Amino acid sequence: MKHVLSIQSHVVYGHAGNSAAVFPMRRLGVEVWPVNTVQFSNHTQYGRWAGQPLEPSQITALVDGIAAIGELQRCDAVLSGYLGAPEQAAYVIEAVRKVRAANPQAVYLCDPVMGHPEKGCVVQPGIQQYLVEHMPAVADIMAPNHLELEKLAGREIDSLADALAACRDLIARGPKLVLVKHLDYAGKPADQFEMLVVSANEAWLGRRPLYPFDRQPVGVGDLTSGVFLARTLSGDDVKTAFEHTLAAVDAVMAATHAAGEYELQLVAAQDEIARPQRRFDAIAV
Ligand SMILES: Nc1ncnc2c1ncn2[C@@H]1O[C@H](COP(=O)(O)OP(=O)(O)O)[C@@H](O)[C@H]1O
Ligand SMILES: Cc1ncc(COP(=O)(O)O)c(C=O)c1O
Ligand SMILES: [Mg+2]
Repeated sequence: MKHVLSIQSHVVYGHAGNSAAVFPMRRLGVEVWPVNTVQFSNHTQYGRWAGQPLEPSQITALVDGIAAIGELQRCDAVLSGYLGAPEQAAYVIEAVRKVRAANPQAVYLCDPVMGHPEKGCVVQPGIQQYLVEHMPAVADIMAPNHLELEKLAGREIDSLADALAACRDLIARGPKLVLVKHLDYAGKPADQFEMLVVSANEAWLGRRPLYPFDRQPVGVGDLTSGVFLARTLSGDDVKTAFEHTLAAVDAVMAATHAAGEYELQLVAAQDEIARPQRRFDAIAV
């Protein structure tokens, strides 16, 4: 059994952050230790929410608590996502350091959630800059979306070639693997959703159907990075983990669209998260 320390948001209603990633990872057979960076009533794209961030030093206090009961060396990976305050970021790095000291094999997947003002994804000021400056040196895997990759690269990405170059530049700064959870550029097939995964010596493009939602569901990125990490920990190679992620997330999107719901239908689609029926072949690029 693999164990993941997952440091992300929690929403009481609906699915984003840990509330989008924990159940799918467990459904994929991975034990998850959730640390909730915020507890909000709902995700921020509703435009209003109640709740508050976790006091930043609590992140390492909770990790120390696991170490104190002698269990931290069982941690195989740290996953971080939505942070509630810029001060939390340094404590995430401290948590990663403590986990690596307890288990030198542990991997750190950083989903650099930066917010998207146009979409209403609200992330506190200062978090983006911290992620750009500090996380590439610490993370083993980074999972940006298109916009986050642009911020990490410090330039616009207008083509697949641009995206590949940006991933390779990022790899030169630290991570061994970059999963672009959402790739968007002029010339991309209009009816397809694209993802990309890049290491120093391989790169795979993935395509799955784009569904015509009235309101775009939130939490897709969090689901994507969680599924990819869970499959990687279970022993998949990069291509296999990527193909499973494409198919599992597609199944959730298809179920959500078919139900006419705004919130991701993770419970309804749970069997397909574990064993998707459709297959999507990654394309070598
Ligand atoms: N198959 C799909 N069909 C339609 N929209 C999708 C599909 N998959 C994801 N999306 C939408 O694409 C967007 C991806 O969000 P973005 O912020 O770019 O990346 P991420 O969620 O990876 O952080 C979300 O609005 C999500 O609802
Ligand atoms: C509380 C919270 N967590 C996480 C996210 C990130 O969601 P996504 O996976 O769509 O990037 C959001 C986006 O609005 C959010 O409001
Ligand atoms: Mg995201």
